[in-house]
Amino acid sequence: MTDTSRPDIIYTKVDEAPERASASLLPIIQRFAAAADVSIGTKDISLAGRILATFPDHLTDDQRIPDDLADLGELVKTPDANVIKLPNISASVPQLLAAVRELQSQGYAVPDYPETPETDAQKQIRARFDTIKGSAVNPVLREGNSDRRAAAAVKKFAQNNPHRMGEWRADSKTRVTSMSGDDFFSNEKSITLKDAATARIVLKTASGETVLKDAVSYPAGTVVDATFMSAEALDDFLAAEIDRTKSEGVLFSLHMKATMMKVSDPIIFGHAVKAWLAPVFEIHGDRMNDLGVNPNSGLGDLLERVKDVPEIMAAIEAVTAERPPMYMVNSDKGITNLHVPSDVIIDASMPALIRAGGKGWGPDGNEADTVCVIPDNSYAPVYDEAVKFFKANGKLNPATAGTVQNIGLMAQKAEEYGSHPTTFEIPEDGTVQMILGDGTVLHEHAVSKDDIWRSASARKAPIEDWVNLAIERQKATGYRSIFWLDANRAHDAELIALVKPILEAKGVTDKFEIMAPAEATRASLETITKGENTIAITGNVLRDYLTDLFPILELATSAKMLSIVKLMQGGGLFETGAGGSAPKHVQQLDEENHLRWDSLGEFCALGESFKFLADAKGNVRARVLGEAVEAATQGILDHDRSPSRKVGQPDNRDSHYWFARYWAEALAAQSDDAALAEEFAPVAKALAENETAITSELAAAQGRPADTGGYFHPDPKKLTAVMRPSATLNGIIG
Ligand SMILES: NC(=O)C1=CN([C@@H]2O[C@H](COP(=O)(O)OP(=O)(O)OC[C@H]3O[C@@H](n4cnc5c(N)ncnc54)[C@H](OP(=O)(O)O)[C@@H]3O)[C@@H](O)[C@H]2O)C=CC1
Ligand SMILES: O=C(O)CCC(=O)C(=O)O
Ligand SMILES: [Mg+2]
Repeated sequence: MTDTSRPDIIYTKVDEAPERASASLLPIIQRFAAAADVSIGTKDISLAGRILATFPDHLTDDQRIPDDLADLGELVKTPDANVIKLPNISASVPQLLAAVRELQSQGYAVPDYPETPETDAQKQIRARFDTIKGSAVNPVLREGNSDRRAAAAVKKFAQNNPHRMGEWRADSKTRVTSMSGDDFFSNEKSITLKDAATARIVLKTASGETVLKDAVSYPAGTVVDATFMSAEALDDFLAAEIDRTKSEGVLFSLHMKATMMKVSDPIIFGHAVKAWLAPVFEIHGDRMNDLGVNPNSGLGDLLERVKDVPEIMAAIEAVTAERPPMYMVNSDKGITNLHVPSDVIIDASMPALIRAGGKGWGPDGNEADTVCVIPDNSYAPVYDEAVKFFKANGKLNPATAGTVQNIGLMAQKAEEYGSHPTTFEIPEDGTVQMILGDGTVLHEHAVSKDDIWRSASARKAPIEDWVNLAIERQKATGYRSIFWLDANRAHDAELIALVKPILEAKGVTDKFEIMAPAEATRASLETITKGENTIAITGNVLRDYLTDLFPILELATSAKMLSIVKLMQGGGLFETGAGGSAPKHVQQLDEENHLRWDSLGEFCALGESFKFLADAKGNVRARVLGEAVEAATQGILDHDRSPSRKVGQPDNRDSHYWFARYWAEALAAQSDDAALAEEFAPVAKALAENETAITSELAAAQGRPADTGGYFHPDPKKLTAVMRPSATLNGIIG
């Protein structure tokens, strides 16, 4: 250990399925690492933890917890960072409300979330909650660009054990649809600042000038964009698509990223809720407003608020009967696409639909072709092109398909994913201007009431780092390497102007192609269909979208991805997989004590984290641990020890037993560190000898409800009891 006060590696405490899995896996990791004098600490970035850390003034002394996210945010800006980051909840308002309710029920007097803050005190509480809402964690930790790919062993396993994919038919009625203009894509303006600057954003209207945001500062070389989506054009588009879907006799679906795009996308989602129930809002709008209905929170919240008003309920029923069938989140429970803004998240939802052969689940519990509404044109062409490709060529064959790796521009809140503080729902017709300190008007748009205006930016140092990372990966692999940039889009044109000179200076221009997203999607699908590989070098949004899309097609899930963030200040952030926290898995655990979460992403990240510790800090024993982790991960794949989906079959806990066993066997077998070999030989032996006892104890736990004492804030003792039910295994691990 180099720094006695800080653990060598930080393992994050998160939410939902990965947090349940950690209750079983982390004790194993800590025990094994301790034998090599490597310390593994934890930091709480869970939704519940962040709420508690944000409201210490409402808690008793013993309930208070430190602001771990703030600490980690500082740590990732130092060369000492070595963080294993599991997926956490990016909370929509309904999730935030539910977490607050649960904490209150557990005796934590955290305040209610003020939905319509009026007093100063309420506004202050709301502002504190707003720092917790949406993707409030990842952007703080991601001080580097993203390198996501399937490890060679994982890809090989997927080719040898191809997962099932739905058939794509040429006559499928599934299609992707976007606005015909007046969206973020078409209204975008972009400029690269020569010098460092500050800007203010103002709205000028007939009644005067309002400062929307003051003193935004940019270092020299920042690419600054501004754009807006017309509310009127959006409403016309949504109304037309609802009608068109009805006439086509398919499911209606909307795919947004309301979590990460926490300001703009809930508003767009709210427009869809209003469009769906337009006649109800026309007649009962005022009454619904009085009842606290906020369409941005979804149909679920709306129904809860109007359920005791028979005339509104009747009007909703009448309108629903006229609507096309909706794509469902859970048809058994009547949960629709529009119930909660965070239930259908585009990066996961579109790939799942494409993998299923263009099918979504309808209200009748059957699969059907689906219209996929993605209002903005910036990235929708990726899915549109993929749908067209599979209609023409049939489904992808995972047994022979090559792979698409990703190098994503992500550092320092790059592009749209950092745009929340500079996104506004326009209160009044007028002109939005971005004005620099010296008075220059950088960008200007004429806007109407309710339009969604936003500015995004990307800094020079992250852009250069991203291009260099791409050059490094291209050199290491020799794969076809494509920058997914559209010369006809304002922001991308600025990026292209920055990318090209770097490639030229390094003499590698001929190694890279530059294509717009639709064209790049086609080229990538053609490449992997031939069994060849490619690197997609993309901006931040496509980093997110593609690292679910291609893994889900190639490997069935993005949970198995290697997800490395080489921090710009020299540290390492190792994300586990590329997916989320799988709320459905928790439901299954609660109901039948079976956890189907696959920790392969954690295994891959752990191996990388140890290797980083070895390389960066010269910790020789960490290398031994890391190499043994890789052998254990290989063992999991070779012997097919990943969790199954069904109760009564081996689950997440069984896979951890096997991981521990293979890890111990690899440590016992290596000859680089005799002491470690000696220490782990008996552990490996005990784990092997007790296989029947351990797997029987694990199997016996399944098949009845499990009580972890909370959804967002489980009771640690109960969680441990559920996730570590094998006394024999616990005895060996210690
Ligand atoms: N890095 C991060 O911190 C991220 C966080 N999120 C957050 O996660 C939550 C859920 O997001 P959502 O978009 O629904 O996506 P998820 O990736 O959580 O879920 C989609 C589906 O993918 C499958 N899946 C995902 N991970 C695993 C795994 N490790 N093992 C097995 N199967 C897996 C599951 O399929 P099946 O049900 O068929 O088993 C799951 O239902 C949200 O709160 C979101 O904000 C989302 C993305 C990234
Ligand atoms: O931070 C989030 O909300 C989601 C992040 C995500 O989906 C990703 O990075 O792949
Ligand atoms: Mg994602």
